[in-house]
Amino acid sequence: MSIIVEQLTRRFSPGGSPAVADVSFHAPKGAITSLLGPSGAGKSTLLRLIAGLEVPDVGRVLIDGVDCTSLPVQQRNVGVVFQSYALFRHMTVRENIAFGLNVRKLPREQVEARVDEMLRLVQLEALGGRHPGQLSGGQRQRVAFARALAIRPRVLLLDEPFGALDTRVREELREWLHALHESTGLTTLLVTHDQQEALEISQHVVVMSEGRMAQSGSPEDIYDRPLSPFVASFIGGASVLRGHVLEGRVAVGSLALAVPPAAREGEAVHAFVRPHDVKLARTVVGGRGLSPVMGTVERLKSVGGFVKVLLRLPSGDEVTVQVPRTEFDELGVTEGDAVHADVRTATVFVGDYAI
Ligand SMILES: Nc1ncnc2c1ncn2[C@@H]1O[C@H](COP(=O)(O)OP(=O)(O)OP(=O)(O)O)[C@@H](O)[C@H]1O
Repeated sequence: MSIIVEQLTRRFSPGGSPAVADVSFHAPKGAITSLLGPSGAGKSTLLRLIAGLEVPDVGRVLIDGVDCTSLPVQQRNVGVVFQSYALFRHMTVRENIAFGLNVRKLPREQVEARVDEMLRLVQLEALGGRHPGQLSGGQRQRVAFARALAIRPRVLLLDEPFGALDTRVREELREWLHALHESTGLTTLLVTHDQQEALEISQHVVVMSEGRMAQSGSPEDIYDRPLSPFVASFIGGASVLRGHVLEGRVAVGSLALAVPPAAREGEAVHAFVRPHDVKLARTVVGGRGLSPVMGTVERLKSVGGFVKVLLRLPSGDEVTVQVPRTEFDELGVTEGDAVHADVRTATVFVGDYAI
């Protein structure tokens, strides 16, 4: 069951800027599609429009080719999981999972069998008799998944389902969701502001910014071929270097990079450099990269297995470089030292823009 969204627009106040503006995309059948973007980008509103919890001003939602735009949420047959568990506190785990089945007035034996099946699927067989207050956050969220899946939804819609959990549980549940998806094969939409989560778990990514779709494609497309400065800066934590087109090259400080097509002499450019796309060296060793530049180590920050090096370039621009700890130890630099920075790759955009 694919999800197709056509020109969806939703404005909460007349004359105000739309929360979702003219968004169209296709979430492929059987895949996990992430809706990724910063806070306020319109991700949740978009998901709610697809679920039928919001009504669009303009546009259509098609699930498996059927126009659902005017159907109420109960008739769309979608499973929804929110960040806050939204479980019924006075009901046991079993009763929570059975809720949607009882609403649909299924015979008791069928309800019991389906609840057992769901408890097995989310690996909580032993906890069916507990109340939500007696579960960990991760377990509660698995119950929320079981409840959403119990009704055999056509698609699964997830709004930051792991947002309220600590990092370790979040990572565990990410793995768990991946396995769950492999076993159910359900078309899934996942709202997240966490690029790592989106790139790791999904086969398709829709990047949102200020209510609009900034880019959609595979995680590799989004990461390797950002189409706008916004996507280049939002994904991958790139540093931005300012420069201009000079004699057929992009001059960014003392770096000379390849000119993008259609760039004119003298035009302003911005080069986006990812933290692991720069190689540091004490001396120039026939750089493999675009061209080496001298920088000063301004700040060092050790983060687990790697060190973040903040470099100040002669142009005044700053570049953050991520160096594996073993490599950093061999390099042996301290704050204030001069180093050669070999920029291996950069994404260059021409012209003025606002991120
Ligand atoms: N019910 C509402 N009434 C008025 N404005 C709303 C409502 N819901 C959302 N908005 C506004 O719409 C915009 C998009 O909000 P939305 O929650 O969809 O963004 P988001 O990308 O999901 O953000 P977050 O990651 O912080 O949840 C925001 O400016 C928000 O304030």
